[in-house]
Amino acid sequence: MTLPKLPERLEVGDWEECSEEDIKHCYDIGGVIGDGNFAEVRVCVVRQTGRTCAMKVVDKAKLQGRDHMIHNEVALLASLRHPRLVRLLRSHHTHAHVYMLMELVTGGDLFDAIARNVKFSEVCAAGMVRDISEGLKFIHNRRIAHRDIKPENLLRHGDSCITLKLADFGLALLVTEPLFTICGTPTYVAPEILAETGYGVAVDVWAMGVILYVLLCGFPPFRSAERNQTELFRLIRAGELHFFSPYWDMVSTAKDLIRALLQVNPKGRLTATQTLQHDWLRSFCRTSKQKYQPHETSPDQHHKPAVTSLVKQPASPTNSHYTTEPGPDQHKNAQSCTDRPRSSQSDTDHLKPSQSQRSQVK
Ligand SMILES: Nc1ncnc2c1ncn2[C@@H]1O[C@H](COP(=O)(O)OP(=O)(O)OP(=O)(O)O)[C@@H](O)[C@H]1O
Repeated sequence: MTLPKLPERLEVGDWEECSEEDIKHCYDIGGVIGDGNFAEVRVCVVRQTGRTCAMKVVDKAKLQGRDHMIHNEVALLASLRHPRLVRLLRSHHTHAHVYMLMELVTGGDLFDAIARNVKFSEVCAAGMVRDISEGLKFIHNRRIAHRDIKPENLLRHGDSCITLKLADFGLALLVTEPLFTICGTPTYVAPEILAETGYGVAVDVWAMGVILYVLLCGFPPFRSAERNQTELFRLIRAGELHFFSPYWDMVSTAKDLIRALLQVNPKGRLTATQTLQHDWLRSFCRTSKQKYQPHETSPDQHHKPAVTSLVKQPASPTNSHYTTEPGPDQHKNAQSCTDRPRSSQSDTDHLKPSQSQRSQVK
């Protein structure tokens, strides 16, 4: 098999099926470096060039009629190229698998960095929020909502300094009109998604606000002590923020930015572009003009119990959100797909992690 270059825009019809033998012939696929609900990501060497990459191997059997979601991810990622987004290099499919050859991002994901019981210095958090904002600015300018911004989907690139890249565009969508599909991950879901009043790209900014809060104190801003999802969603919709002592005592104007990102009314929320201009971000990113170190501080007495409240959650609803998405035909060209008003299923069901999902407390 000769290795095709990925076209600028990939239509479903462009996808020639190849054999597993062809894949083996072109790629030396090695060990697993990450996994999700439908895919394993493996290290991979392109035999022709010797380049080491990441290969996302999607098991079609697990998709169970949701193939259009993977077509959507491939089509969207193929059309996007930016240093803050994980780059898709090629894609193939066989009768059993979809293969997505991507640049290898070597630092693991942000969830694992947070779960190593660390909090982050303001300078480091500012650098990460700048990276996320740059990625979001790029996709939001193209009216694309990622819809599943969370630490698990932010890959860490580089050695001494943290650079983040947005990954997993499985739920990403072009926003041409207000969206109504309830999807995302409970801790990071924006209130307007739960309110079912229609939402847009601002949901990603809300999720970034949640992440910034977590980075600086180790636990999420909205959480239910009983792990009760109804209670969690009530808190998110109320949007009442607390900066508990002693966790927040030493934190500077980052709190202003968090408040501006976690505005319940999306119209009053900062955009990704405005976030990049915020004083806190600018001052800390200036301080870090020289390469900044991760500055992960050791766990301490205050942070240990807090960090354990961050749980890896599936982009949910793994079974139900896809059922409310447009059908395969509407996804032929991801650039034109839109949400439709969702069915009458309850919102909490939509966001409930399925039993089969990993849901580990780190
Ligand atoms: N390009 C990459 N380089 C290195 N690691 C990666 C890369 N892409 C993904 N990973 C790792 O693999 C994991 C799973 O990837 P991804 O989130 O794309 O899979 P998924 O099955 O679509 O996930 P989900 O269940 O959230 O939909 C990531 O959390 C990350 O740790």
